[in-house]
Amino acid sequence: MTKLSYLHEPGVLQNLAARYELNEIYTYTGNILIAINPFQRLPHLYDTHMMEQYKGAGFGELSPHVFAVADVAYRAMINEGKSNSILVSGESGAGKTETTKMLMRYLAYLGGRSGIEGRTVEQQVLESNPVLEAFGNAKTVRNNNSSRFGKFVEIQFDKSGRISGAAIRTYLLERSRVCQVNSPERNYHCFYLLCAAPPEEIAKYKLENPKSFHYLNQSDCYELDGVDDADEYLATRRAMDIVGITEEEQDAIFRVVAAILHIGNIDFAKGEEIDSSVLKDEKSRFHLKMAAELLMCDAQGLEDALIKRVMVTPEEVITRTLDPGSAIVSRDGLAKTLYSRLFDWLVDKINVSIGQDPNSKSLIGVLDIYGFESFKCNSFEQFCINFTNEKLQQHFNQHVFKMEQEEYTKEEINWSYIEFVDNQDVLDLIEKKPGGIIALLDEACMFPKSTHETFAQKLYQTFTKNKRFIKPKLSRTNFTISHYAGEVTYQADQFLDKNKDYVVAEHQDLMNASKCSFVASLFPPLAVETSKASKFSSIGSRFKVQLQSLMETLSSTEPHYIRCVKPNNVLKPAIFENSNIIQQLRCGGVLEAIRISCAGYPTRRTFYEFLHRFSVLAPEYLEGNFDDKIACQKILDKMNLQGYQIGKNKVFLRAGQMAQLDAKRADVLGKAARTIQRQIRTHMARKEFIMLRKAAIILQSCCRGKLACKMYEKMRQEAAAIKVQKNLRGYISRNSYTTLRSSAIILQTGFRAMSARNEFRFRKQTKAAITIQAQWRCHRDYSYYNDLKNATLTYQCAWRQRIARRELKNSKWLQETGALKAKDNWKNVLRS
Ligand SMILES: Nc1ncnc2c1ncn2[C@@H]1O[C@H](COP(=O)(O)OP(=O)(O)OP(=O)(O)O)[C@@H](O)[C@H]1O
Repeated sequence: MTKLSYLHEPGVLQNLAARYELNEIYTYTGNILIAINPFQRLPHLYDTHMMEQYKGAGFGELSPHVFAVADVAYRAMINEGKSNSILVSGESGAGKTETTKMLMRYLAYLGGRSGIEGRTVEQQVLESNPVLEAFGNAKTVRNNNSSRFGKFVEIQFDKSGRISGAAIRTYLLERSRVCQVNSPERNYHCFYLLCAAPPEEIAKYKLENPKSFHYLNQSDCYELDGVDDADEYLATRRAMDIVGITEEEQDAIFRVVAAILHIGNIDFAKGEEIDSSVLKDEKSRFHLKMAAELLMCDAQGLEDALIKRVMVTPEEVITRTLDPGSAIVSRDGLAKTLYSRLFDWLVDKINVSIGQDPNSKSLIGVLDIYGFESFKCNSFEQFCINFTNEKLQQHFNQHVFKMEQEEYTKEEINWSYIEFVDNQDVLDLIEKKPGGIIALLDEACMFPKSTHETFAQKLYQTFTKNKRFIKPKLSRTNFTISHYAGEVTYQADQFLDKNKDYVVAEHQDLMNASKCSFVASLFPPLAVETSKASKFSSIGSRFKVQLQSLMETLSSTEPHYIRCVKPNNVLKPAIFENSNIIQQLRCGGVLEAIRISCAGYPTRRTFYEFLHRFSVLAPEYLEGNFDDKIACQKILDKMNLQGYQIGKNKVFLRAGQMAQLDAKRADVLGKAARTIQRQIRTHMARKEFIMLRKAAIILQSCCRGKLACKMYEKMRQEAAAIKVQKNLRGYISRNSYTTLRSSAIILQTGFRAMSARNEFRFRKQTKAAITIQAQWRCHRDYSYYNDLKNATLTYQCAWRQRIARRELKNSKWLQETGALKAKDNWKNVLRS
């Protein structure tokens, strides 16, 4: 918000609306966190990953978040050793309780102990929520799970920042709700949870449908959307286990709750005597019996305690009867006292179980207190609630405005005054002693003849001129107070009754005599002096004292503010009602806070603190014997910061300048740390290196001796093996050569023999063939010759025959001359 260029209501509203549309429900205005109720689960915003992100992150580094506020508070506590508080405020249904739960979850995450057996403090603190909600929350018009009590949870831390204890302080439980509830609201959740318990429990407590109980059926709302009372009952039981409430105690607690429901169903009729009453019918008798049984007290005693009063005067003991109307008041009184004592017991028990750390020096307190209320009918509860809110508003004012500006004036820095609405006058009107409304109310309560009318008249007379007090024109008992958040008209009718807190002696005695030790312990015997003294004790005054003590606690802490805003009255997501929201921002002083954050100096440090923290940025100015103020100025100038102011004792920084300085400081320290780390690491590494080297050398020499032996042996063996191999190979090759050669020779011989044989055979065959051929040829030639011869012979014969014939023929002719010649011719023929 402080970065907006145009800082006016529409701009602020527009910014919030735009962010809300994107489900960015958190926005910073300076150091104040505005949280707009999303009315829908946004689990990604709260998971462990988110917590890891915010752990140790600078404020403003990440998106605005409730975890960031818790982280700042935690870091401030650790670094400065100072207690911190986170004040969560806003109207009913704005999301205070949810925000508180997230804060506690985150603080448990930061300061929780892991790996511890049993229930840890943080677990018990977290689990106390469902128990307190079951007994202290109810559905109202404005919120389905409205806290009907205020709560301040103090988480204690040890020196190392671990959670070491916790305490829960509660404020002003709305007692009247136990007996009176209007549509569409509900009574406290626990009544409905018990009616939805498993059947055996219902039977044990003789319960029925919630519609049958007077304390529940005055409203026609019995169920909550999206809530299963049966499941919630079991969850509450489990949570009770975790916070250390034993099984027997749980049984007694639910017996008391059931008894209250039965008490509510006891009705009265007029008795025979004047101003007396009797139980109305059998049904009433049954419920009376049941209530007595559950509370383990005498049924007749209970009846008497409801309809009779014993007055002890110096002369005698007088028993007085009550008319039916008074009997009902008496009955409701008992129910309310039982319930509020039960609630207080639960808170005490949770505190005892969680345990406190008396040695704790620092704590973080988280305040979740009912928001400002303004209904059609506003009674004493709204008066107290709005008184609380006025107180908180003043604390806020004091912190953000008053102290701021007073400080500027005191420190004499240049500063133009910012106007703000101071509500001290409203507080004076309510709590001033004497003369404030509470004081007048107490007076009226102690004066027996007072009525609400006389009380109202007294108010009108006393405050005629008070501009914060208005008398409505047409009313005789109403009065209006102009609160910081608007005008609220209160009905004075029940102020007197509601302010009186005393337990009727008969009720006290009866309960104290209960056979159930739990019930008896809720009504411890009164000290003699107290019982003799005035029975009246003012709830208003007691509450005022409680608030005073709360304010003192808060004043001793560094406050952080979370303003919860309810975006619409229909309790639905994504609806942003401008006028509704701007009203809440105005009432919460958010707009003025923005102005002051921008215009003012939100961070300031004494010179000593400043130098202590930032002298690392310019150590030369510390050594140079400068005055502290000048040294601060020189450091700031060196860092090029502008707009800051130096007062008489303090340095005043503009928004964001502290972060700049811190970032630079972190840088310098980081560098220094890195140098130190480097040196140390070098030193350590060197040391280790030398040691290792020595050891390595020793090892190496040992190893090498052994290794050399081994290697020599190995080499020897290898050489021998090679030799053997060589020999073997020689032998093998020689062998194989011989074998091969002999087999080759054999083969060759064989082959040659075979060849020779073959050749021989061939030759023989050839020879035979030739012989055959020759023979055949001879034969052929012979036969041919024969043939030829034969032919020749034949021819010769023929020839000779012819010749012979011829010769014969010629013989005669040749006989003498040619015989010899023919013979020669013949020889020639033969030769050819
Ligand atoms: N951060 C959130 N995320 C989701 N839902 C939320 C958140 N804050 C509030 N709500 C819703 O709004 C409802 C009302 O919130 P819550 O009970 O915290 O209001 P309250 O300010 O404590 O009211 P009262 O003063 O009446 O006790 C819750 O029941 C829940 O449904």
